[in-house]
Amino acid sequence: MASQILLDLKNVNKVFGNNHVLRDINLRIERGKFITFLGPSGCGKTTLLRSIAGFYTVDEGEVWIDGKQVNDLPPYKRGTPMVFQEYALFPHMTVFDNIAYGLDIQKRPEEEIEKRVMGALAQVKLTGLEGRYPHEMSGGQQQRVAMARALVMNSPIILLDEPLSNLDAKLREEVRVELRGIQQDLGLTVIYVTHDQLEALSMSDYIVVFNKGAIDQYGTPHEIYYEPRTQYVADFIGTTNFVEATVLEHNDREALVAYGKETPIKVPIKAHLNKSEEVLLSVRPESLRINQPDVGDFSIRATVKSSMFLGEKERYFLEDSAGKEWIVDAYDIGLTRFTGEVVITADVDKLHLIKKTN
Ligand SMILES: Nc1ncnc2c1ncn2[C@@H]1O[C@H](COP(=O)(O)OP(=O)(O)OP(=O)(O)O)[C@@H](O)[C@H]1O
Repeated sequence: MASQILLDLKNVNKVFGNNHVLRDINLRIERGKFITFLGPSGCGKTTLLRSIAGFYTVDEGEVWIDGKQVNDLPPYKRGTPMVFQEYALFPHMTVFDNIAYGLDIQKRPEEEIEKRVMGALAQVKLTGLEGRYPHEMSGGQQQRVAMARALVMNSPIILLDEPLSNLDAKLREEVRVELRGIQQDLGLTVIYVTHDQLEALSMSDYIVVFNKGAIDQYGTPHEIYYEPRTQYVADFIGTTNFVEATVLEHNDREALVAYGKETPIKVPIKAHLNKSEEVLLSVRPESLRINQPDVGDFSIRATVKSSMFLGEKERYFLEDSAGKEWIVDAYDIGLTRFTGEVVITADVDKLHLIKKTN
């Protein structure tokens, strides 16, 4: 039986001149999963994607695809088609010919090409449009043609580099759902590059968060959001509040931590800690409550500075006595408004402890 691991990156390093772009990347990707490479511009996502596809050779480390080491294989022998932001469709060719291109190069028999192209068109729901030219199609449809061009090669893995960034917001959302649907229906393994956190959270089975050429965290969207391993990840994914704290004592499951002038609290822990260690408590704006002192053991006195109505929630900006800013999202509070001195509270299980050394 084929191994569940389709892509295995072992200690991959890539250097451009004196720019060390990928640092000791170790990553194992399972078959049939939607994986997103997430990180800000310039952190190395595209470079890693291109190193998997074979457009770049790595300077150190090994790239394994489907049980084969492919370091020395050119792109067309790796079975890793890439779909780009700008689609890279040939404008002078019909949709059919665009999709058939890779098979033509392989000199497949005409009948087989016809069958496979029509099959790929059906998979992306474009049957009937095979005679059109790219400029006669919408951005979303062109994106699907680009996808079909990858699908037709029957490759084990498809690489997508910011494929939706040319589309407007509404269409982007639609195509996201479609793409994820195609991936799930066909059981494809997809690696998707984006700097858009929402896109990553909403589409992926797993997210790889990049920080300056290294992987800070690999986990499910929920793990990345609720249990960020580093301050960088917590900060990059959504909005969060950080509080400096000190470990007073701990066992394997929880730590008693002191923060500000408040009564120390017990917080669940995942990482190994030391006594007296300086840590950060991270708490999401939606996990905090204003003036509900009965909720939770964590509490901070603060003053409301401003607020912003965002429809489903009101976002409050507050300041505590140490001058630290807090962000709290209040949901479903109708016409209630908070002003002046308030107490913000949270359940301890909504607090996430992050080691500072990370
Ligand atoms: N062919 C190249 N030659 C030299 N430097 C390169 C090359 N490709 C990328 N780089 C550099 O490598 C670093 C990482 O770039 P990369 O494109 O992988 O980042 P990214 O995370 O994909 O960003 P973006 O979202 O902007 O594409 C950048 O500093 C970039 O300038």
